[in-house]
Order: sequence, then C-alpha cells, then structure tokens
Amino acid sequence: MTASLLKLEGVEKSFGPKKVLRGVDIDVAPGQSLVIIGGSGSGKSVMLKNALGLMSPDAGRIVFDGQDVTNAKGKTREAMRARIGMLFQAGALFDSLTVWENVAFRLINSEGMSRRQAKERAIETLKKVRLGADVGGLYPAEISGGMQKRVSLARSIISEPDLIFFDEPTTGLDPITADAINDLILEMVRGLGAAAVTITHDMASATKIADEIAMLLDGKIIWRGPAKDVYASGNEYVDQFVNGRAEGPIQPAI
Ligand SMILES: Nc1ncnc2c1ncn2[C@@H]1O[C@H](COP(=O)(O)OP(=O)(O)OP(=O)(O)O)[C@@H](O)[C@H]1O
Repeated sequence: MTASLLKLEGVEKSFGPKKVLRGVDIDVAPGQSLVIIGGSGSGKSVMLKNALGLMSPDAGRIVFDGQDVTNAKGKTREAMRARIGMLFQAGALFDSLTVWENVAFRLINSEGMSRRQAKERAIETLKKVRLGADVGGLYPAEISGGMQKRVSLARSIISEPDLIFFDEPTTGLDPITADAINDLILEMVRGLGAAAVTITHDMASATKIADEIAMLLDGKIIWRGPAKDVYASGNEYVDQFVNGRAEGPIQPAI
C-alpha cells in the first residue's frame, strides 16, 4: 500500500466545554479520493482546519508526507501549504478580480510569476475545467454559480497540488452541473495523481468520486470503507445517514 500523504492521529479539539473532535484518525494516500460524510455540526470543517494548520489541535498529531506538522510554523507550514489546493465551500472568489486573476492569484502573489505568464497558465487551467479564454476576462458576478465552481476548481489545481481539499463542491448546484463538477474532480485526481479529501452531504457525489468514504460522528470516524459498500455498511448510524432517515440513532440537528 502507498504511504499516506496526510495522516491525522488521535486529533482532539474543544471549544470551551464543547468537545468537537474526540480522537480523529484518518489518512489519505497519493492518487486516493477520500470522502468524509457527517451531519451538520459534526466537526468536518474543524477537522479540515486542523489538517490545514488553520487551527491547532488540543491533542493528537498531524503528519504530512512523513513530517510531523502539528504545530508547524513559518517555512515548514508554507512549504506544506504550497503543496495543497483548496476548493472552499462558497467558492470564495475575489469579486474585484477577473476570472483569470482569481485563478492565477497564487502564481502571482505567492510564486512571484509575471502576470503575462500567469495569465497563460490560468487560461490553460480554465480549459481543463471546460471554460474558454473569453471567460477569463469576466468578473465572478458576471458568470453563473456552476461556472464559479469551475473557476474555484481551476484555482485550486493551478499549482498542481499533491493534496486537494474539496469542501462541499456540489452544494447549491443543479444535479447535471453537480455531476459535471464530479467528473472534473475525478479527472483532476486521476490526472494529477493527487490525494483528495472531499467533505460533502451529497451522497450521489460521494459515491461517484470516492474510492473510500469515512463517516464522522460525535467527534470520531465511526466507519470507513470502499464507496461501493456505503449502502451496505452494516453500521446503523451510516445506514441512517446515507438513507437520509430522521428516525434512528442519530438525532436531527434542529
Ligand atoms: N471557532 C469556533 N469557536 C467555537 N466553536 C466552533 C468554532 N468552529 C466550530 N465550532 C463548533 O464546532 C462544531 C462543529 O462545527 P463544524 O463547522 O466543523 O461542523 P460541520 O460538520 O462542518 O457542519 P456543516 O456540515 O453544517 O458545515 C459546531 O458546533 C460549531 O459551532
């Protein structure tokens, strides 16, 4: 088995008396697509922030490419971030920048590439997500939600990252556009050989893009297995979640 690129070991995180993560163990290898499912407020975003170093765990370890980065700062943290792409939940495009400037943001601002060269790379990357060069000159407000997701996707892969996080990549999209985004995610993972961690509530998307699915509940990973097994997991919590039943051991978060 390939060595994992990212590993969380016994990660714990509380906010005051509230224990959100209670010992999360998870790992993902290069070329592997892992999807994390779990109810609203189960701690998926907190887990992601800990993995990215945007938040420090109270206990446990985060290992990236064999190096303990739990409390990494400065150059070590920057080097790690440079190898990670992130597709944020709401797209998070800069309104005042054109599409190509959004896509090329990292190349210009972190990697010091010239605008001319960065624009070329941005247009090439936009092609990969099936957007033409003409879209590059538009502003985010001038394109549809589905196109904005594609632009965000292009931005997350422009530096050919080794690890990509997708936070709710299909939320708010119609089923056809969502499926097109799923295809693109698969293409990116397979094409780049990157490790991918996706957080989603969308089971159609989860089963399509995942090699493996893991479920977070009460601050722990309670099940992990091949995507094809998720509807026959034999776990009553997973079963209730993937079938979207209000009745069962998990209480609705309302
Ligand atoms: N900075 C913070 N300070 C205090 N509490 C926080 C903070 N960040 C998250 N929480 C709490 O941690 C819990 C988990 O939040 P998180 O955003 O990780 O959930 P989630 O699983 O991503 O939910 P959703 O699917 O609704 O996005 C919530 O109860 C939230 O209120």
